[in-house]
Amino acid sequence: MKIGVIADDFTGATDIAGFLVAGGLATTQMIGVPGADAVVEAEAVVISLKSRSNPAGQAVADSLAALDWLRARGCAQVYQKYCSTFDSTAEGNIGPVADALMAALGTDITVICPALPVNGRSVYLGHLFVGEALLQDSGMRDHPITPMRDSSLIRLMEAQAQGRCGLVAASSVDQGVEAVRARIAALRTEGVRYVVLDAISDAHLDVLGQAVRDMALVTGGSGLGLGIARAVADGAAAQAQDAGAPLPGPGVVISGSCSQMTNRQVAAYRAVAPTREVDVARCLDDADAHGAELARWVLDQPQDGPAPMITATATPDQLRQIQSRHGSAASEAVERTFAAAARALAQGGITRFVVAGGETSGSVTQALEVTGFAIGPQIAPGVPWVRALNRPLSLALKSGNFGAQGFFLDCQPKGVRA
Ligand SMILES: Nc1ncnc2c1ncn2[C@@H]1O[C@H](COP(=O)(O)OP(=O)(O)OP(=O)(O)O)[C@@H](O)[C@H]1O
Ligand SMILES: O=C(O)[C@@H](O)C(=O)CO
Repeated sequence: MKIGVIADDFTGATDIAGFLVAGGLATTQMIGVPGADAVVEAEAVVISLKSRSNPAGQAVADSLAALDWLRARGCAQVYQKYCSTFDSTAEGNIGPVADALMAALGTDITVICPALPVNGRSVYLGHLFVGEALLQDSGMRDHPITPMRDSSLIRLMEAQAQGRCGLVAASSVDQGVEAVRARIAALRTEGVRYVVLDAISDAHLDVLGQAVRDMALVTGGSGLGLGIARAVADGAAAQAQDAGAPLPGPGVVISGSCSQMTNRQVAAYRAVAPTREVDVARCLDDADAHGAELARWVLDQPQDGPAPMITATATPDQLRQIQSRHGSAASEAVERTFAAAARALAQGGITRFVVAGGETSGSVTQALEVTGFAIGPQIAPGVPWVRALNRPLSLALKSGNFGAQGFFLDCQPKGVRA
């Protein structure tokens, strides 16, 4: 195995898996840490954890279990995948997980690279930008769990990890692979443990991928994964994409993300597809029963047009009201409702699940008892079709902020889109 990825959420895992395939590596995504006897034939394996919001101790334990599984299969390089918006404050677990992986791998240096330029995430002079705004001035400033109030990756790492953090600036990346390697080596002799890599373009990712291809541990978003895949691939990807191509059959759209982009996507799709709102009070009252009702409604809709949508997506104002009334219990109840609906929908013959939101995707995937995924073609950057390894189901797991306004329609079979 060339690369073993430890991803801290499910949509993040499909995101990097899609880019590894796009970069030329035959890739399989596993849900949770597979059993000791699991046999997985792939050049890259992505292990999907649900550890992003967990306390550091739990995230470290889960990540080390994933590392053991990967190392037992001769994994050449370990990749710690986190969000392209870093999603980790001083109390976060990215630093502690990186430290634990470094100790276990016996390495004293790693790199930090959340950049994903195709989706507007770039790193310049060690600061993370979302579109044209610094991270600290973007919507991430008000994230409910990880409010990102600092854009300096160097400060963020030094606040939560065990050592000093340095920088390979864009000017060095522009000079090419050897300049980047020389800069990393120089920082290492100064005792720096974490090296932030500037990247504002795909060309930068290619240079960086070449430069870090031999490091024992790298950390980042999915962009660096593309760079490394291009550097180490020998051309088996077409096969991998076929294995994950979407199945035919009836579909559903399940939206549990409340991001700005998902709000726009839901509004656009509502205009063309049968849509049913999730009733949060019913979720809190009896999630299983409400899930079953929603599934019945979906199965009763005509299947010759755009797939029906069930949605809990709310605007920030609506969400604030719901949360002040019910607290975090509401979000958990919505997730349980979607899980119950997904189980009933699969039983009722739905084969294509389009799901918006990382936590929501985690609940749905776990409810469907999927063990892992073959990776298919990308619908939008960072969102590939994936096909369950153990049952005939296709899924598209969309990170909250990914995809264009017409994303849900883009997921429909060709005849329906036209
Ligand atoms: N109307 C609602 N009321 C309360 N909670 C909701 C509502 N709609 C969605 N939720 C909850 O909000 C959370 C959304 O998180 P999720 O990770 O699915 O989306 P996201 O944060 O936009 O995605 P990503 O992590 O990929 O950026 C889920 O726990 C979901 O159950
Ligand atoms: O890196 C990203 O932005 C995504 O893969 C993700 O992790 C969102 O949950």
